[in-house]
Amino acid sequence: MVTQNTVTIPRSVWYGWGDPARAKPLSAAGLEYLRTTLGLQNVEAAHPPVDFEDIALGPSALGEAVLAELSGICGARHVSTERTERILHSGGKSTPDLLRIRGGDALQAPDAVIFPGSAEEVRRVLELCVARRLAVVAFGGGTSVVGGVEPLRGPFSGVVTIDMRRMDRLLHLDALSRTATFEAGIRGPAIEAALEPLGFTLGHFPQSHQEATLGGYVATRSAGQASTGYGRSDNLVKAVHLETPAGPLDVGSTAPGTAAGPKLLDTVVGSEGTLGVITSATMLIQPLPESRSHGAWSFESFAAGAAALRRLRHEGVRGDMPHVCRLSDTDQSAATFKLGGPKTAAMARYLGLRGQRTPALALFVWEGAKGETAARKRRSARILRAAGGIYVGPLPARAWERGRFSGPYLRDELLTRGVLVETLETAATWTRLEATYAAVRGAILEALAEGGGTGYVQTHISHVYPDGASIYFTFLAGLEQDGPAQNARVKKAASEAIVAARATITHHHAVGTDHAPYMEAEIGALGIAVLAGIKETLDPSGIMNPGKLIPTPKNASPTKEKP
Ligand SMILES: Cc1cc2nc3c(=O)[nH]c(=O)nc-3n(C[C@H](O)[C@H](O)[C@H](O)COP(=O)(O)OP(=O)(O)OC[C@H]3O[C@@H](n4cnc5c(N)ncnc54)[C@H](O)[C@@H]3O)c2cc1C
Repeated sequence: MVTQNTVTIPRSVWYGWGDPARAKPLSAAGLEYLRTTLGLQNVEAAHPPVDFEDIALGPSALGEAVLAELSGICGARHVSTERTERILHSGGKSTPDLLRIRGGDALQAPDAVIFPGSAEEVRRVLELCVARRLAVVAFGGGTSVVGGVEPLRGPFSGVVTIDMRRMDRLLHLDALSRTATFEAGIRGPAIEAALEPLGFTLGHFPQSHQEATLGGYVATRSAGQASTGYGRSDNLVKAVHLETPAGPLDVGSTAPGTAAGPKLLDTVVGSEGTLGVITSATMLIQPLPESRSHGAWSFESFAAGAAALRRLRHEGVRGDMPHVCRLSDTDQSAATFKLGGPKTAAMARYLGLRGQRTPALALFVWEGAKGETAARKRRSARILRAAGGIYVGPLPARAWERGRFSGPYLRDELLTRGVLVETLETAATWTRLEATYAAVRGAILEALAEGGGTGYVQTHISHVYPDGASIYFTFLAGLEQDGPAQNARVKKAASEAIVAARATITHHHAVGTDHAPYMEAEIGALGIAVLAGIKETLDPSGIMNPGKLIPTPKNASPTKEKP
């Protein structure tokens, strides 16, 4: 059973997120909050993106001959050197990416964008790129926030981007075993649209859900907003088909468990396009939830809230864990109470009367069978109450759920108003959680202050594990003259603090170019050598996504002639 995708969602605008018509403008209260918290008096000032026509783009380095060969493989319609496509594939969606493109720089755009329609076409494109010594970037939704789709040439004189959008079908569904195999270019909403009529969900909802693809999820080990319940993408994936320069590779097993040697699948999951192109993946799926229960509890501090999440994980029945489990620090909670309208303002007053003047708010959503989620919530409530939580009702969790995919639009407006906003993330054990939070937050604030302005950090926990949790930081400040340098300064300080705290350099955003310098601290020099050895086997000429994740092999030599 092969199901064609019928969901068409317009791609994001070149200068930001999604369809700007769907963006909700910042409220008057939001603007006032920026003025008072950041001391920015000129948030009305406009810093719009340049006109599309003014974006700088060099000529394609590809000659007629190689373009004809690519067209021979995928069809001329599916090989583009056209300006719009090259600009749209010139980077991902990190704040530095947006600052660059909004400033009119697409000079690093790929020389061509290829849209293959099958694994066979991907294989032949890779063979050609090896022969012509062209770098290759696999491109899913292009939502990388770590430089993962930067079309870097490395030592090669040309780079092509392989956009997977045409490969978006559900290939097979095994309802009894609860697995589904999809082509890798299928996007989040199309995955759900294919599964829903059959009574299933993938349960994977990163904030980038509307844009990101299954291949991107698997290649980056993404985590969704409900991953505490459903599991991260690397927990959900069972098998992958990968086209590599050395040939096709099937990894993983559809057997429920195996002891057949080391888990090769894990060398491909998280490989970020550096080994080959994932063309399909088999995933675990879950029955569609019949009911949802929402609840929010408030704690006297972030540390108290974190301890409550730990107790919920350790003392509660495993199946009672909420699917969504988020704890905001007191700064983020203050913003929620301030900007949430009269009901949340009343809630803050009530908590003040109960002795919580700077509360930390935790939101939970339980999903499951009819009648069952309310009981799970009740049992969890006992633990949260015993841990000092005050129940504030379901509304904050429902409000979060309604707006959970709209955050990225806000970043575009803030950049236009001259406000730098960026996110970074890590994860730490329960033992090190508080120290990591304090060290990274402090490093961000210090680096922001170096510019002379006021900086602001909000933090939340969004994924809870038996041994620890993720920590997600959002920082804001007035944009300095050199915004990319300002952002790089803060990111470097935060990354160094994460390494010093012995937390992970990335919990779910992946490595890309941005975190590659910290990989040796994460896995050691021998660990890097192991990854480089795998790459050497699958991509001996080093054409796959140079500059990302692991060092490019030394024998990758530049070609002299025009490709
Ligand atoms: C607004 C916003 C919100 C986000 N929220 C989350 C979140 O909640 N959770 C989370 O985990 N991440 C999040 N991200 C990061 C990003 O969405 C994820 O990393 C996502 O998994 C990337 O999917 P993609 O299809 O867009 O991949 P791309 O950005 O196209 O590619 C990412 C990396 O994967 C490689 N790749 C892509 N497709 C393939 C393939 N078929 N074969 C081999 N390699 C491939 C690329 O070469 C690149 O290295 C967010 C990003 C944005 C902009």
